[in-house]
Amino acid sequence: MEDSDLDLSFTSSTSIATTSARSSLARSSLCLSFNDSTRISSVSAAAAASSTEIPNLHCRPHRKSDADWSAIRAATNLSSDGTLHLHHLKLVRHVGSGNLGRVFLCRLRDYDHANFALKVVDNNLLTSKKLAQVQTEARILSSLDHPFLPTLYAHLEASHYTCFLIDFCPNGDLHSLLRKQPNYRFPIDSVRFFAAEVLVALEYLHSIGIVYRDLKPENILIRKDGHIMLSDFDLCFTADVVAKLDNRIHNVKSKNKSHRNRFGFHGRRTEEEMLPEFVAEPTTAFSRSCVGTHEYLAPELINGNGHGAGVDWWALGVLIYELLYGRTPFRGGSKESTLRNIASMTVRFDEENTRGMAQVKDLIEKLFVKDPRERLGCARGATDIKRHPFFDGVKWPLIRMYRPPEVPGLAVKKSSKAHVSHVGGWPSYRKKRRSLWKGLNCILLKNKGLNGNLNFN
Ligand SMILES: Nc1ncnc2c1ncn2[C@@H]1O[C@H](COP(=O)(O)OP(=O)(O)OP(=O)(O)O)[C@@H](O)[C@H]1O
Repeated sequence: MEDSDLDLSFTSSTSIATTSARSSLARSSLCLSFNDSTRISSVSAAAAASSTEIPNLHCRPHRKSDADWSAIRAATNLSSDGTLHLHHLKLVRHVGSGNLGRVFLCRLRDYDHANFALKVVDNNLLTSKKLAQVQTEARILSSLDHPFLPTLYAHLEASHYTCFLIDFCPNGDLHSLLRKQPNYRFPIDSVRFFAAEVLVALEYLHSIGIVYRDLKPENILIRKDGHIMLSDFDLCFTADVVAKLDNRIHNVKSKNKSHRNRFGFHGRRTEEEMLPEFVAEPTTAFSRSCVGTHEYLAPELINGNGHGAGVDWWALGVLIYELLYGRTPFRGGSKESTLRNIASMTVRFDEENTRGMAQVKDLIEKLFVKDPRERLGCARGATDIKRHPFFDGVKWPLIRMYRPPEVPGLAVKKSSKAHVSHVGGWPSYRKKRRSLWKGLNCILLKNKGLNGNLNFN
């Protein structure tokens, strides 16, 4: 699909599938290479071509006792060669198609209480550029270990298929959820919840040197417990990052005895205290490739002079705005005019004075500073954004324990221990799904070189 209304022939990602499940609602990511040093280091051919591979089960500390991991471990232990193969999996249904491949809900044959998502990429259908994107995604996925990011349970290479086995998110994506809200708008507390979780996920990515570059509601999936999972890592680039502890002055209540203030009341003094803060932002990250989704592109991405991790903080501003107002702030009549607006327009807000609006507007304005050197987050990363008054009261270390917002379309069952999901349907996908299953089933079954069976229930 060519984005015909753009100069410079920005090439939109095309769907390899007959129809994308996200169809007309989807905003495709673009990928325009300026032919110079992005720091994407390509995965070695050998690594990408490994037959079946499962990442080290012990290198995922936060999921060590997770039931899904236990199921994988059990299946792997039973396998004759100690590795997971496609024939250990059964495909349950097709959940969607994207730029690079198709995604299926699947289960382990012998332990079918755990759901997984299997992303299947047919390498034969990919251009060399897209193949490089698959390799980037493989490399990034294998390095992640965070509750708001996918766990890669297995990376399987079979014939000309590359398959990634990751967590399944039954609550769909944030874009679909937004469309289910009155006037396509979330209440401000829900915006804070999603923005805070995305911020924490980006903070983790940046701290391991990954610049995400494709933040948008379509790429934010909702797990069964109602918390988020960022997906799609094919447009990331990586850079070096050196974590450091910065000292910062905080105002703290004095531990000393109370004193009488000038109104005669007893109170505690506030004192200034130097506290160390963790800062890990790839401040020297640099790439010139223009990638991302038009409405979410930062000005420095458009002018092509090079960009760094600040593009993710700009995109966080666009995301917060979209969740708040149901539309992105710079969208024009064409993709070209959207880009012009991003480069020159100042953000405008609707007149509203409800609780928290002043703070959220201030945060958005600070993320929309066109010069990345002056933008909130660009010097000290997420640490600075977390301190913004919009997030006052958020207990960051406990963020996983927050109850997800109760909004239409998000069904999270409550239990004494954890939130258990209600597997909501994606009604609009249902019609297409059946024919796409059949299509892929035929292709896969016809393929004699495929290592193992991919059967549908
Ligand atoms: N882990 C998952 N659980 C549930 N659904 C998923 C999961 N991963 C992807 N999907 C859904 O499958 C579809 C395709 O996703 P995929 O990640 O393959 O996109 P993609 O090929 O990277 O697309 P693009 O690069 O165009 O954004 C989307 O509708 C997405 O919401």
